Amino acid sequence: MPPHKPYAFVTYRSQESAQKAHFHLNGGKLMCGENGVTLYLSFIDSGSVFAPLPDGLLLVEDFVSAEEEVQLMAAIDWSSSNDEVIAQKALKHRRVKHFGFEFRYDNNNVDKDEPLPAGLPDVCLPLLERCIKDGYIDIMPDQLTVNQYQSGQGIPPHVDTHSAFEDTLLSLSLGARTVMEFRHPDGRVVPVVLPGRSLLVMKGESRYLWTHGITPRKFDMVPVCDLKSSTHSGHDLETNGSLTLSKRGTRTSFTFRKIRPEPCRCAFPSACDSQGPPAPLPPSPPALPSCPSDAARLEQEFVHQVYDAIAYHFSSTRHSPWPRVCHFLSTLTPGSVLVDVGCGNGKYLGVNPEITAVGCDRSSALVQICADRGFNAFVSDALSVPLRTASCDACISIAVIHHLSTQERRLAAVRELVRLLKPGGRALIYVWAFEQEHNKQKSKYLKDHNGKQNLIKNTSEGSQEPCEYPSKCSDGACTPTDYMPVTDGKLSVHTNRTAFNTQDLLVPWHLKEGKRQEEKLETSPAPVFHRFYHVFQQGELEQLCAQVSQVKVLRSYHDQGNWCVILLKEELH
Ligand SMILES: O=C(O)CCC(=O)C(=O)O
Ligand SMILES: [Fe+2]
Repeated sequence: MPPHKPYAFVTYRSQESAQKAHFHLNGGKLMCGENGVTLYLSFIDSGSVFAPLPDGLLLVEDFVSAEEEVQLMAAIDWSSSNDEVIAQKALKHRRVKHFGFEFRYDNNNVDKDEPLPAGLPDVCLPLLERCIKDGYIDIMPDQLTVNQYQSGQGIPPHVDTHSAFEDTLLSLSLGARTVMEFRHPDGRVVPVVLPGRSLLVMKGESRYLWTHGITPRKFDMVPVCDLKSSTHSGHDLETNGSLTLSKRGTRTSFTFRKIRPEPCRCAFPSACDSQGPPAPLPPSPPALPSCPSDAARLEQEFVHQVYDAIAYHFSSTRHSPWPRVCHFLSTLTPGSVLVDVGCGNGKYLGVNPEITAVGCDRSSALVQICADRGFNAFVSDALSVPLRTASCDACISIAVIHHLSTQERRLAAVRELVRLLKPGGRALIYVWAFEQEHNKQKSKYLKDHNGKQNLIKNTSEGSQEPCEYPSKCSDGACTPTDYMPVTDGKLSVHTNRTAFNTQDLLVPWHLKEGKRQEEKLETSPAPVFHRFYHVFQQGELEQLCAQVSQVKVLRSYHDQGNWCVILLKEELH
């Protein structure tokens, strides 16, 4: 519910009639006096609003006294360090402070070898001992994240990284009441009212499989009885009276966790960054598609599924925004709306704080990573972005269009970017270049990873140093794969960090499951995934763009192994 907009709750007798109403009315125009307004409907499945708590979740009310609450709040000195300045920049939505170990929002993990000088504040110890005595935990936590939310702020839905923390998470709520939503991968949503001074214990399924998050808003819908006693969800509308709005205030939470020394072996591998999805069999190389449905299938298997499978590792190699992309973003006037189509882990979404940046990506795992980092992102195919025509001042498409497997689909992707632009708006497109040498200069991709020396350096230091040209780098995994020539029209597998000899190919990604390189060498070989690429020849991107009406190429250039264009959408005459 956007602030200051009128809204109403309407109850339908059956789900079918609710769906019908939604179908016919949502987005419809209404006359309101002289003015036309648009009516939007959201569908709330009341069945799930009052569902039982997720398995493994426990809410302990009045866990701390009002005095303890004051002491705990007083123990956090928000002015003492500049770390919240950094965190705030990344998180936007709340203040945060870490004790014991820093939780890093860039890779959603902790550096287990680098404890913070300050351990957990002493004032927490009696409470934690009480948690052990009461059987909520059986081992003392060694990491604390304190979050402070003003009214209107929240935390995106996430699962606390399995490989970082042990099973049980404790979240102590201080100050104002809020509602935390738990979401199951099957779509069930369970809102849980968290009163001040309560302790939420997340174990098992509720910790490993369900996401938890707090929607940023100023009011929550809570059962009336929750305002009086502070009982949690599980009420039934019919038998327990009605819902009411509860105004949010400032809430401070203390989340206690235990660092996990070994990889996670939970029973939920689909949500587990230690276990990941099962490694695919080495592909019997597919052929170039000959019809649209083949193309979609090829991309499904050799692009979408791969990004979902490698999302965590991929994201951990994507730190540094490319300078010329940043420059483009810095030229946008304050208040501009930018959409990053194929935003990956969102590394460009926070570059220019003066603009409104929204990202979308085909990989829900990458979108989740964006959300965890506090960015606006949604799952979408680059060929059909659910945003209004002419709604954006700028679009970027960085290292995306080369993943489309036919000329028609690459053209459709450019058309879609142009459709989103307002007249006068600009789009920046980067695609991987066939020519990795330009003006007699080898691209960094070839240079950085060609030499044996570099291989040795990376390996011996266990370096996870991000490559500056990451679309081609599987993070120092310098073992070349066997080159497979094109046979029977099949796609060849590229040898990493060598020149290309064909335009359509599969590029291997050596998955490292959050492990250090030297550890990895001693264990089984990293699973290899293959991504489809169409690498562009000089002039090809411009030719593609020339087929799109209402747009002109303002600039085109080669940037370290990529062909790049800046497009301008022209006014319609
Ligand atoms: O504010 C809360 O209770 C939850 C915080 C949280 O989920 C986190 O920091 O991972
Ligand atoms: Fe969390």
